[in-house]
Amino acid sequence: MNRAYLSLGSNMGDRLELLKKAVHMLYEHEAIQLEDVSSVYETEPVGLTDQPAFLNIVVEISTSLTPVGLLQECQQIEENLDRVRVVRWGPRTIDLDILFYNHENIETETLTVPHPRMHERAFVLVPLAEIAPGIAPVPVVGTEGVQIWKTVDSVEDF
Ligand SMILES: Nc1nc2nc(S)n(CCO)c2c(=O)[nH]1
Repeated sequence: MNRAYLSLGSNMGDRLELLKKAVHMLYEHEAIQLEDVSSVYETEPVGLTDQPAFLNIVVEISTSLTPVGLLQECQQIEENLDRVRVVRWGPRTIDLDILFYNHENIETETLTVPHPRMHERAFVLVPLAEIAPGIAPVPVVGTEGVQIWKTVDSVEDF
């Protein structure tokens, strides 16, 4: 089995419900086991700042999918939840990014793992540190824009 960490975000529509639906789609997939889910964080938008606040989580999964197969499943979930790309870096119903896949370094035309911008993103590093302490450095500063919105004590609790 392969171990992977995904970052999920939403800043359009019923953000929490969309995150729950995306997590449920991961849970339902025959080749994916949900191992852990972080708390839900409300986070200031990074990149294009003139847009609504996001809700972000990080999930830990085990999977028999290949990295590209996992990417395709993430893209399918985005499509199922009506992800539309109106403005690059702009508002979206749901966004799933692969952060880590085992300890592998992957570079293809469509996929770079570990995620190349993860280390600049407190909205990823803070929830990631909650479920996988030490896997990546947590910023000492710049986390003021990442606030607990809903604590999650277990996968079933989500
Ligand atoms: N806080 C926050 N800012 C973001 N900017 C982009 S693009 N995204 C989408 C993820 O790449 C986010 C996000 O999920 N959260």
